[in-house]
Amino acid sequence: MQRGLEANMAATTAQTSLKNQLFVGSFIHSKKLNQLEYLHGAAVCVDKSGTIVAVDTQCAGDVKRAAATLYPTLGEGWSEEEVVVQVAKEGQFFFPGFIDTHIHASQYPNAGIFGSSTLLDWLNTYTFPLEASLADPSKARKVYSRVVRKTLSHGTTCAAYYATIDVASTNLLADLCLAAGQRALVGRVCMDSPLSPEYYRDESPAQSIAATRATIAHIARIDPAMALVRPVITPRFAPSCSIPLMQALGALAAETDLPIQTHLSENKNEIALVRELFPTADTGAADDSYTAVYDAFGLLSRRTIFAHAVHLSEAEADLIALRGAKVSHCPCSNSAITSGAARVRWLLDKGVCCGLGTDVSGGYSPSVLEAARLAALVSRHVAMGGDEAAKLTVEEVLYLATRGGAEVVGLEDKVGGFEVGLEWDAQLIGLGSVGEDGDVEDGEEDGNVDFFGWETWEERVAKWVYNGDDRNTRKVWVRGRLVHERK
Ligand SMILES: O=c1[nH]c(=O)c2nc[nH]c2[nH]1
Repeated sequence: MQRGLEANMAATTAQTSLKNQLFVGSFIHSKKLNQLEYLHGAAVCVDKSGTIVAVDTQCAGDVKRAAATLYPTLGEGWSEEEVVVQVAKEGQFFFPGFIDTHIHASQYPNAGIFGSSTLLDWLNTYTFPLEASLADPSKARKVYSRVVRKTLSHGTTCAAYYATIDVASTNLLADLCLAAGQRALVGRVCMDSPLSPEYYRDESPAQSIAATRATIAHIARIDPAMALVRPVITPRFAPSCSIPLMQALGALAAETDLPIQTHLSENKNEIALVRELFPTADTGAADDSYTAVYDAFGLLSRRTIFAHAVHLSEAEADLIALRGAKVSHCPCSNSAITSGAARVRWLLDKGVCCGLGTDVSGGYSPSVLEAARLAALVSRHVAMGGDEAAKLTVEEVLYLATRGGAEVVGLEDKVGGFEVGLEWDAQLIGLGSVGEDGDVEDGEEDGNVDFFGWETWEERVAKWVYNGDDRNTRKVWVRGRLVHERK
């Protein structure tokens, strides 16, 4: 509780002490699924609350001109002396912050450790022991501090986190996100099934619900307006939950209107297990599909984030579209633990909203840029299977990483682009910069992207997607607050 208050005070102080800000240079963001908008020589004004209040595309990158045009329209607090100015150098650009729609913060120490396992043996061998060990508060603090810092350094301004079943350390994760200034959905994991190990499971449905309520109450205390951190109801996945727990979680979702996150149709053995554990005679589901099980318990709604969704039937995808539920595509994890290749184009064509998830540590990388790159590659494997239209473009994977992700986590009215009214969740990307003499000043020695200076903007963005990493993420802001700077 005390630490929660400390986190709250730290974040609040940082937010209220912000100054008005002017950002000038090149801005790139998604307009729609297959279209990036390039605004060069533009200016964006961000007020003290972190909200974009003006966008000017006529200033030709001239700070004085932007100030002369914009400040008089914005009133008090907007003068040369009062405003903090950030200019992107030639070759750099502002891009919306990434949204990781599925990441297990508690599994971060295992990133890269998965051997040749597949989902069900991976959970028992690698995952449950690590998650259980985070009931140790000092270990939890170390792991959660590290994962928040690391994801911010990769430009992740918002993450939908799974923690563990332990309430104290789950609450600590929420505190740490708030203190670091990262937007987050934080889920206390629910799992009471006897299939889960005895050392790591909820005692009963009632205890699972009480523990979930404790985390919801904690987050309501530390961030009452849910300006940065919000709780998310988190049934681990159907096989981890008893029927009474699934019913109780559906009732909790209806009562609170909170978002829900869980796993769906990741692995073929998992799907067979669901069929065995949840016969329609017991659930009253419309059919024996995995998706229908969640639907039967009120866990399939507009506020549901399904991770994976690899092996869906036509009818399941149609039901997801009908209910308006969202999909977190996790190409790194789906490849690493050999779950399968999700058909993202097929989902998009059905009107299912999709974003990207790193799914650490089924996925080995905490980088959403890596997830975007792998989404492009996995889509090519789907194409090689016969569906040429499946290929995702650079524009499309960047849409999934930003606007799509924002919709998946229910924040499309707050983040994802650079329109007036949205909040300034952004990254400054540098592939290298061009000096006044036209020479590249950095680039070769500062990251993996070899920048020559003559690339078109479309080529620069493609080089970033396919070769970039956190070395290109020079600065990161959330709600206008600088939360990461690469030294
Ligand atoms: O990729 C995954 N990671 C997990 O932790 C998990 N739990 C259930 N199903 C899961 N899938």
